[in-house]
Amino acid sequence: MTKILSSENLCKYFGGVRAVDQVDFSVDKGEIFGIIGPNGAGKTTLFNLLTGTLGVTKGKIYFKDGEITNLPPQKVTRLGIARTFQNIKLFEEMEVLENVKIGFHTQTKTNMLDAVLKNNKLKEDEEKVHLEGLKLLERVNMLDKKNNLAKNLSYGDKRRLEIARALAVKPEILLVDEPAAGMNPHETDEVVELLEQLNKEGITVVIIEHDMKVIMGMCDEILVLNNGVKLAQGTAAEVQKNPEVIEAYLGK
Ligand SMILES: Nc1ncnc2c1ncn2[C@@H]1O[C@H](COP(=O)(O)OP(=O)(O)OP(=O)(O)O)[C@@H](O)[C@H]1O
Repeated sequence: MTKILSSENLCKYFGGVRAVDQVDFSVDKGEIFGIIGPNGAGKTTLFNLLTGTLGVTKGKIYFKDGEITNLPPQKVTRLGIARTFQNIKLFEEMEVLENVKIGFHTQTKTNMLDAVLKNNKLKEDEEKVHLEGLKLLERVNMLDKKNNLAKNLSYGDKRRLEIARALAVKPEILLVDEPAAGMNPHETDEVVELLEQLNKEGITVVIIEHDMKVIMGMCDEILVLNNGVKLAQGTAAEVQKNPEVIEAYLGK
């Protein structure tokens, strides 16, 4: 198996809070990799470190053969790492297709805004971006909603639109932060199906999720965090029988 994303002794401290503490993990190319842990375990902080949204306190991050520690988010994205956020970040007053098109420019919040403001740049490759945008909507099964305003979409559709936008940069690896949060079972099934389909198409998926059914059902490997510390990394069966993991979830 080829390693695609990994960390060594990764730490992020906020004053006295050790949000991520000496974490070593590694994701193999082509797998669906889950990150779980109780509230405040450090999962989102870990995503923020991996994507350059937060600087590391200590430690290293590697993507394929190179080190990416502390690279700015746009560079990380350009290398092939895309993400979605725990709180959906869409332009609510814009149409679905426009929201996807913005993804071709970049994914960070400021740069997305830039893309909206400097619309001239967007127009340069308008035709190409338009066609690519339609293709992405087709991929997430939302072509029929291309002209809807984002704010009128169902929760499940908003999540899938976010994923479509993240795909615009043709990522090798997609990080999704709680994609099933707040979804009904039907919407959850749809997003799981989409992530599995993208994985089959060759994208490595890293998913933070509280829904254990989702995690245990779809992940090849799972990293368990608790209070910033890694408790375990292994298959669903392995982590489920790990005594430290059981204790963290159920208490003594
Ligand atoms: N910007 C920040 N400043 C100070 N403390 C922070 C900051 N971001 C996160 N923390 C703290 O770091 C710890 C880990 O938080 P994080 O959001 O990464 O956990 P999580 O596992 O994603 O939690 P949840 O499942 O609730 O989303 C928490 O104690 C949190 O309060």
